[in-house]
Amino acid sequence: MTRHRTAALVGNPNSGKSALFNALTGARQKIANYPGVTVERKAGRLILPSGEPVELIDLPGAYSLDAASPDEVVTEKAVQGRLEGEVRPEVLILVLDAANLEQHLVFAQEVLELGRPTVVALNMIDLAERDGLTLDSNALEEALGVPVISTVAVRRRGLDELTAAIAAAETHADDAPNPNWHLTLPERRLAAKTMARAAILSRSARHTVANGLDRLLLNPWIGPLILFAFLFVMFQAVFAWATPFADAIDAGFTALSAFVSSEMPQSILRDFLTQGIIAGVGSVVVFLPQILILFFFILIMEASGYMARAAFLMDRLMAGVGLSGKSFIPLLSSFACAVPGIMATRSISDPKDRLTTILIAPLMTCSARLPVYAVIIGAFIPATTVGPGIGLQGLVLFGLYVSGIVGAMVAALLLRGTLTKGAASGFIMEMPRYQLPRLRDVAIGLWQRAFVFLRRAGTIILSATVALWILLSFPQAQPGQSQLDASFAGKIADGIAPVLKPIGFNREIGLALIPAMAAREVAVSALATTYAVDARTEAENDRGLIARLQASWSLPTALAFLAWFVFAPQCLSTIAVTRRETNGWKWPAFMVGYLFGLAYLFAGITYWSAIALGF
Ligand SMILES: Nc1nc2c(ncn2[C@@H]2O[C@H](COP(=O)(O)OP(=O)(O)OP(=O)(O)O)[C@@H](O)[C@H]2O)c(=O)[nH]1
Ligand SMILES: [Mg+2]
Repeated sequence: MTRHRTAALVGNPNSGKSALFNALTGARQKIANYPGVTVERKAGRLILPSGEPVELIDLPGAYSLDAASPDEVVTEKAVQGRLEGEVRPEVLILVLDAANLEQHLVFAQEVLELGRPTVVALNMIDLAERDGLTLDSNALEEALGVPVISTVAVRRRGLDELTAAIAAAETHADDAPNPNWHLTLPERRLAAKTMARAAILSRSARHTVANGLDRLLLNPWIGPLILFAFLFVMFQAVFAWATPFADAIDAGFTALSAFVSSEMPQSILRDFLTQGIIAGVGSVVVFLPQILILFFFILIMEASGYMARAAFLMDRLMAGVGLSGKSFIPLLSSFACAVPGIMATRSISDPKDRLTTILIAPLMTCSARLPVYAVIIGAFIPATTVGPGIGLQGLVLFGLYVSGIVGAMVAALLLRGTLTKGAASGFIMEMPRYQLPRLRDVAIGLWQRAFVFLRRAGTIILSATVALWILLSFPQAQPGQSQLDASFAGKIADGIAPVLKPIGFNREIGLALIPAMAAREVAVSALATTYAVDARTEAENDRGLIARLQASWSLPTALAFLAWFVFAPQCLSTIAVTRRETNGWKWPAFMVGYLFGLAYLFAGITYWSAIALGF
């Protein structure tokens, strides 16, 4: 008889559950140094010393089994076997942060009260040692009544002992200890204090560096300045560092296009390859270096422990618009992509706080906007400096990010006064310890981002661009007629042109915005393909997208296009995840409506102001 063996990782947020999960199963779950990283259950396979497989489940961190936020609900249900289609895990692996023992022992008692086979992973022993703590795992074992194994998940220390203990816990399932304490929270706190005291053999104060750093980084005046400076450098770097790499990729695609053109006879297939695939997809892939630079900064923030500090700093500002610092982390994650950002809101317990955060998350500038911004900035904003080390292009990019943030704050303020009425709830989040980001983790993180981006380019961006190319290429133009005028796509563009004309958008933009509903980067590949198909001369064909934009767009149009993308909800995945997280179409419909409204309004304001200013 084969038994379905399962074990689940439980513990406070940021105790290293996902790091252990990855180490034990070889998975690549996201780990980061702030509470609330994992918001869904994830399963993987662990092999016991006997060779038997066990299904290992990684769960969101929790402070209590009496769940407050949606991610804690997942943990509560999973532990009790109430998650749909899921058996109750036979063994619980309770992960404790050795350097935060007292806090983590509060939840630990609640888990142990369940009386289920449990193994404790006393994780982050290395950090406890760094902080000058010497721990006695035997004393803890005695106090808790279950096996305690010291581990360092990120250095794979103690893993064999842990798997052995998991195997043993399963065999001895029947005579598992059942202390049945049933204490109240204050009683548990007291018990945690006593147990932690007994387990800590010696403590030498070595908190000076972290304390000094916190005094600086969390200072109400200097802290925000440092955060602002950090973000500023990030956007400067996106332009300043990327150029050589982007140029190399661009040269690669140009050479490829030239090669295909010279080797293949003139045919519809050749046009498809050069105009549809190389010009279209290539125009987006060029932005890979910029995206990786952005993620490099985000990864450093996440791994070092600065992310939670930034959330703390932003709490006051967020409270001003009726949100809390808790919303800051989902919003900052939305700089990468609104989809994980919206999922990260599951760690917010107040439903109205959470809904408001979901509705404004798409205003954070996701990395899919970066190619759109970068191509327009590259074409219309001169690469000059406006001060020592301050490039104008990076400054404009920074301004676009700030516009999104300001838009989000104003939207939150209005929403909190009307549809999601309510007062700001307080902010409580533990500050994780500072860690030097591990090079390997950063490298893996960047590789994963590169993979995600290239996969998008090869799937959603490629197919949207190919579909557009087909609409652009048929029917074929009569001599003297432009291909765009003759094509199906041209007819569609003519249909929407009147709507977009008042905000300064030309026909090509209107055409690009439709497939860009699938993903924002498609706006770039669509423009590249449209101009490539519509090139009337060889010379025009050889000029890149940037040159074509410069030749056919006015500056007010370009600026209006940027303003549009600050607001427009051009992303089907975001709409889909909003539907899933709010359980219905009402809120995604509202979100799409208000964001398109803002996009139209601000593109128009930008266009007419630019004209009035004589640009
Ligand atoms: N030095 C050290 N760092 C660790 C250890 N285990 C995990 N970490 C780091 O601690 C941070 C938190 O780890 P995660 O695995 O994301 O924690 P989690 O318990 O899954 O957190 P949530 O998903 O938010 O509940 C990450 O930055 C890890 O790199 C350890 O044993 N030693
Ligand atoms: Mg986790």
